[in-house]
Amino acid sequence: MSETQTRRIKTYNQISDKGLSRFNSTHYQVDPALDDAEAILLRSYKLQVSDLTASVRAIARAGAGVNNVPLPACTDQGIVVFNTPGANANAVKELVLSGMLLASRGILPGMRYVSELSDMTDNAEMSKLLEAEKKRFAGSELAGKTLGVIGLGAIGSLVAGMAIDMGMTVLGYDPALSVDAAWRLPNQVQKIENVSALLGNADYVSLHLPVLDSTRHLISTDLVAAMKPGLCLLNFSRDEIVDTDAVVAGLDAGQLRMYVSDFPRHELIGREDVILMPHIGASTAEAEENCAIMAAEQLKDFLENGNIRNSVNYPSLFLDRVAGAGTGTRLAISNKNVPGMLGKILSILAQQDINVIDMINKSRDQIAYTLIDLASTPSEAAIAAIADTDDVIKVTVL
Ligand SMILES: NC(=O)c1ccc[n+]([C@@H]2O[C@H](COP(=O)([O-])OP(=O)(O)OC[C@H]3O[C@@H](n4cnc5c(N)ncnc54)[C@H](O)[C@@H]3O)[C@@H](O)[C@H]2O)c1
Ligand SMILES: O=C(O)CC[C@@H](O)C(=O)O
Repeated sequence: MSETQTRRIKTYNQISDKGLSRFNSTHYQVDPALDDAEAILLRSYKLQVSDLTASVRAIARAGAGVNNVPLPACTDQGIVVFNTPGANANAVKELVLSGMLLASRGILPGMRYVSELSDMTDNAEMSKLLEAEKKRFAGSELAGKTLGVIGLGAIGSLVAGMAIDMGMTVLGYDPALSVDAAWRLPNQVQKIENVSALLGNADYVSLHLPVLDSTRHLISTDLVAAMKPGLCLLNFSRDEIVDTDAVVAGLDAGQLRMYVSDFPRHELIGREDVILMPHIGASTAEAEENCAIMAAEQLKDFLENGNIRNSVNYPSLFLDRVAGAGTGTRLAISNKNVPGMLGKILSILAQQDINVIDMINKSRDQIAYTLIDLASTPSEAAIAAIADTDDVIKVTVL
């Protein structure tokens, strides 16, 4: 980055200072009011296509789910979208445990009952009453029960491990499990190939998968009917994964004993058999810091060097800056993933007699991305010629 260049980052939502402090104020302007930002840093704000101004090159989601970012439009416009896999997984795991405990013991009704006794001044009388009444708040233990985990990624694998430590049997379902995630999974998890079989054999089921076209309303009327009667469903993933009407019908019919969700819906509020939280799965100081730091570092490395780590729409790619490469320039080029592009780009540089020092090119689905280190700085006309080449989406000089 040149000494005079200031990078502009627009923030949405409250982002932890620990992450924001990664942006040195000499080189970065970080401000929620910017309208010509190069990058966007956000949490759950629902970004619209109209927020993707021409200046935007990257979006970092300080969190896991990217369903609040219009991904197809970003990819079409050459905007690299990052998330922070695993950075808030422990926070969610701990809240899942509290959800399971709240659903298995009479904690909430018991607390409500006690809070209604504030007028009772005789403590001996109160103790006598509580001993007589506490049978109404008895529950059951988690040890010895079966937990089904749907989605065995960063959060699902931690939840599975925690349940094993609590003495539970764990069934897991994940048709898209990555090799890395499979390595992380405790070997006591019994892999189930069919989601109905998991639902039919579990006492608790926890959802830990992204919302995608293929997972929207995954928990449908048919799957509620396939559940073991009395099952407790926990949803710390996303509202859209569950068909709320099917859940309400399942609760009314007693097929479902309890629904615990981080995503309140009007139809669910006020029910004794539903426990709702205000999307606080990742709301711990530690998770907010981890996500903000990871998002900020990924964004910085992209804006300064063009490197890509943990993108959800671009390939991962890293090119070392060659020390002492003189007046060299780095080009970052996004283009459609079609044949012949590299040849066209390199021939424009060759026509200018510019030597390539180092280069890396990778593709992902319909996008290809290239970093090229050059021995000298190309003219503005050469950059414009590359940018004007058919199927080139974005060219940045770094
Ligand atoms: N409540 C919160 O505050 C909070 C916090 C973090 C994440 N989340 C949600 O949890 C989700 C999971 O987070 P993560 O960090 O574990 O993500 P992850 O990418 O590490 O894991 C997701 C897993 O889901 C699996 N999967 C995909 N499609 C599936 C399907 N049809 N059936 C079963 N599994 C499927 C993937 O293969 C992957 O292993 C996020 O996408 C986000 O929506 C919520
Ligand atoms: O930022 C948050 O508070 C929520 C994040 C969470 O939903 C995620 O997907 O990581």
